[in-house]
Amino acid sequence: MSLSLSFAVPSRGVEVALTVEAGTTLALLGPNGSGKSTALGVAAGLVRPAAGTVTLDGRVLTDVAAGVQVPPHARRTALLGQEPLLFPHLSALENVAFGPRSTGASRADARASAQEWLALVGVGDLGARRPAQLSGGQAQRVAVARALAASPGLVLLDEPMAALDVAVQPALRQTLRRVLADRTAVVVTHDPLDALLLADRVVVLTDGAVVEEGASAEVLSRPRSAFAARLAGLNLVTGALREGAVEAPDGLRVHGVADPLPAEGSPAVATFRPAAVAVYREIVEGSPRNAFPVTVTELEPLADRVRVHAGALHADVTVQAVAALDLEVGLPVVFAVKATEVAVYGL
Ligand SMILES: Nc1ncnc2c1ncn2[C@@H]1O[C@H](COP(=O)(O)OP(=O)(O)OP(=O)(O)O)[C@@H](O)[C@H]1O
Repeated sequence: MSLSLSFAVPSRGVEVALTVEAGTTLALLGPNGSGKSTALGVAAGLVRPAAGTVTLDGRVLTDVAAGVQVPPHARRTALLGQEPLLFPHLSALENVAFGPRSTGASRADARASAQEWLALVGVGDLGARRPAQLSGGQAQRVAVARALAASPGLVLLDEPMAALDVAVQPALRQTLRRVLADRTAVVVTHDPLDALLLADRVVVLTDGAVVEEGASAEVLSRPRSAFAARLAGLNLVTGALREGAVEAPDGLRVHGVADPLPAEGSPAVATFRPAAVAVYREIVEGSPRNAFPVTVTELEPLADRVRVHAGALHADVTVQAVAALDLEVGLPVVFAVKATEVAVYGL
């Protein structure tokens, strides 16, 4: 179902218009207080705008001028927050069966579908547990299953991984990627990887307004707004997987670590931190690293280091290194990064 959202909440200084095509995921990025949660709240019917409309697949959910405000439970939207809000006195299975039950499914059908959803998000064996007996990551998976079991037309996720250990985030991200495919969804996130891996498009909010929007890989690799640029501090090479490396259209090849390895020829992205990049004046022979001959395009002073830009790639080095290498704009150098420092994902 396609979403169209256009609203103003002047008391919060937020005025936003955005659309999400049916079956696609939009990532909503922006600094704290920029209006991301407000936008989700308006879509979910939890925040009443002073002006505007919300339509889902042509169905009017909010139309301030016409006095329409469909209540949250009747919108066919599912909102998933940072904390999994499960009923503490129900088992995981009963939590998930709650949605189908309340829309008229028989007890047996609701339980069967709940069990399928639990299995789909990777906790099929935990149905009998109460929320207090689940880890944070497990509980969030149950919450995802519960949200989807209600067959929502729109899934809204407010930083779904923010409250989880960094160690369990990749697995949940993969699960979300799987279950969100072909669904209409909006995900609020601070993590560029979420934007890249979960979302087709990105909208960047700043001070309550849209400042940038576009295809995820596009916005993150060529950010125009200051926020997107800061977010995209990560090096990002998009292309296709060829012979074990991500090959960009310009021929650049990046080896990295992938789990799972994307299929040969399929779209893929390699990401690595600027701090993982070493800068040399020439190629170091016999080193097992990725080595990219590049030209310095900008030297950007950061708090305690210098960010060396070379087109779309950047390396963070010490001030001493800049001096020792005699770095300056226009100088040809080599960026080197170990394959173990590079994460490769299918797109
Ligand atoms: N319940 C509320 N009542 C009044 N003002 C609010 C309320 N919630 C948020 N605001 C204000 O609305 C503006 C937008 O906040 P919002 O929570 O939508 O931003 P956000 O982008 O989601 O931020 P964060 O990343 O910190 O969650 C901020 O100025 C905030 O102070």
